[in-house]
Amino acid sequence: MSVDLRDIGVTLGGRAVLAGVSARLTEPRVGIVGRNGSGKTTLARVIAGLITPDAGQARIGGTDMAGDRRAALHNVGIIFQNPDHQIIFPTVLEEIAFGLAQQGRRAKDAEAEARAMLDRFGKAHWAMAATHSLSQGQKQLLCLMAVLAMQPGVIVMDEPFSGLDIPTRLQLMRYLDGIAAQVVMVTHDPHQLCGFDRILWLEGGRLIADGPADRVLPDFETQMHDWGGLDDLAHLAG
Ligand SMILES: Nc1ncnc2c1ncn2[C@@H]1O[C@H](COP(=O)(O)OP(=O)(O)OP(=O)(O)O)[C@@H](O)[C@H]1O
Repeated sequence: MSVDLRDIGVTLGGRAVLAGVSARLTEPRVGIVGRNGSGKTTLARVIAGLITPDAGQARIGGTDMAGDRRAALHNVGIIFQNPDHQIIFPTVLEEIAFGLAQQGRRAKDAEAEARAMLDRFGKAHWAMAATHSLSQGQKQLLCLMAVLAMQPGVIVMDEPFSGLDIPTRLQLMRYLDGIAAQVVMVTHDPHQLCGFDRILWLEGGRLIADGPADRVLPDFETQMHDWGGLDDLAHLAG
């Protein structure tokens, strides 16, 4: 899979939130970093086909995300920061089976595949569990399983681990390691991008760096600490 961003521009409330963002992403693990308000979530939503850019085009595997909703749903899985915004069904099994049914599986097949996914993560005993009874970390794992079951080529994650304790975050990151799909992850925490192949750094809606993690992340961290040391709040994003 590849994500092809061509001169993306997004204007919200009369303000350019993204401008001139171009990148062709073919690497398995891509991180998007930047300060609060730099446009990371907006870019993630453009990649996922949830926002149609005012300028330019986002293509995944050659498909225009804004133009072909069905293909978009098939190609991209999305994981947000708050799993409560994502989970809609009362039981774990229903939650995972839903996406499969949406993709056209018969109910019985969708359920069998959902059970197979639970098995793969050693969570067969969760099938009938009430989704509202799961912890935040368990809910995030459920979202991950539901997305993986649909076998998307690309998974877009927007701050998927914030709010989780360190062991839960490390466990979920390990689950990610074994995933074949391309992962595009938004975070302001460079430590969550350990082992990533490529980093896009957004500042004020523009790409100010784009390259290998071992080059971009140290610069990003240094700059964040420099800005953090300033007392002049005029330097705050937004
Ligand atoms: N619907 C909207 N109308 C007007 N402005 C918006 C809207 N949504 C986002 N913005 C603005 O766009 C800018 C980028 O927002 P975005 O959420 O993409 O940033 P972010 O880098 O993900 O920030 P954070 O790290 O704080 O989540 C911000 O200044 C935000 O206030």
